[in-house]
Amino acid sequence: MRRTGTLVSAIDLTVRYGATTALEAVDLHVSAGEIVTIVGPNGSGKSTLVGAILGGVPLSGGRIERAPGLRIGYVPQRLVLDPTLPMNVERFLSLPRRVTAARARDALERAGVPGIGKRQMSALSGGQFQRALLARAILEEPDLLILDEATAGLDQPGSAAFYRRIDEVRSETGCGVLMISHDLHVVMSTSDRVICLNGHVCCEGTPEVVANAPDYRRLFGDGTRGALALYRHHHDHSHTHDHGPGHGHGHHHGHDHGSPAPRDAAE
Ligand SMILES: Nc1ncnc2c1ncn2[C@@H]1O[C@H](COP(=O)(O)OP(=O)(O)OP(=O)(O)O)[C@@H](O)[C@H]1O
Repeated sequence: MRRTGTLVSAIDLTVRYGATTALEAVDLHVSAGEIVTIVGPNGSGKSTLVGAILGGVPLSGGRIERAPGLRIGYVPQRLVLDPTLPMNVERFLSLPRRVTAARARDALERAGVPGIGKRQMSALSGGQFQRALLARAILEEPDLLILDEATAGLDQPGSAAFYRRIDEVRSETGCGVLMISHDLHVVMSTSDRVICLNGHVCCEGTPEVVANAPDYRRLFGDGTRGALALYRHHHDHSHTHDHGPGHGHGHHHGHDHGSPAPRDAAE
């Protein structure tokens, strides 16, 4: 059954590493069916916040509340595998827990890379590798998908295609998504809510609200406002359904948002 409501909350969260305060009094919540993106300059505490939500970073103050029995799927920024170790994609998906070939196939299909199950992990392109990580994260039917810079190293069409797939997974499963991204143009077109972090929450809201917030513009300049205007223009003309969270049981967002012609990064 689909979950509804709040999946995870960070409440008045403070994290210190010795004399360094990485996060100060941060509040954040993610609900089922919404895509929330954390942006912020280097060293602004993004990874620390995600680490705290995953339970791997000790808190100096505040707390994390997770919905009971919450299942989290995590897609790391990168994963280094020994290239001399023979391992095909199906086997990779069976680590640490064995899954049937049928489930592996299904997850690869949902990650947008059907048919790569027998390929060696070391022979995948950057885009295919990240899709394999995504397939592994969605195998367990997560309520919450967390992605830490999952498109680092992909080109712009490649990351746009990756984020479209995330949007589709969200629509198909109703999961919530929390991600960190540096790819501001893509973030602005695929997120329901953006949180701009700089040790504390500078501003948050819909992409429009954040792109126009003085704090955000001080950190990132005006560049993404133009991209956002272009995106909204294309968006208005391309389809008519609501773009809010929780919609679209199985609907397909055909976003094209003014970015280069979409292509499947996996091919
Ligand atoms: N394990 C650690 N020990 C000490 N200081 C740390 C540790 N991890 C992070 N920090 C410090 O905490 C602050 C926040 O780091 P964090 O990695 O969370 O930022 P970030 O926004 O993810 O950065 P980036 O965009 O560069 O990945 C930085 O000043 C960093 O040096």
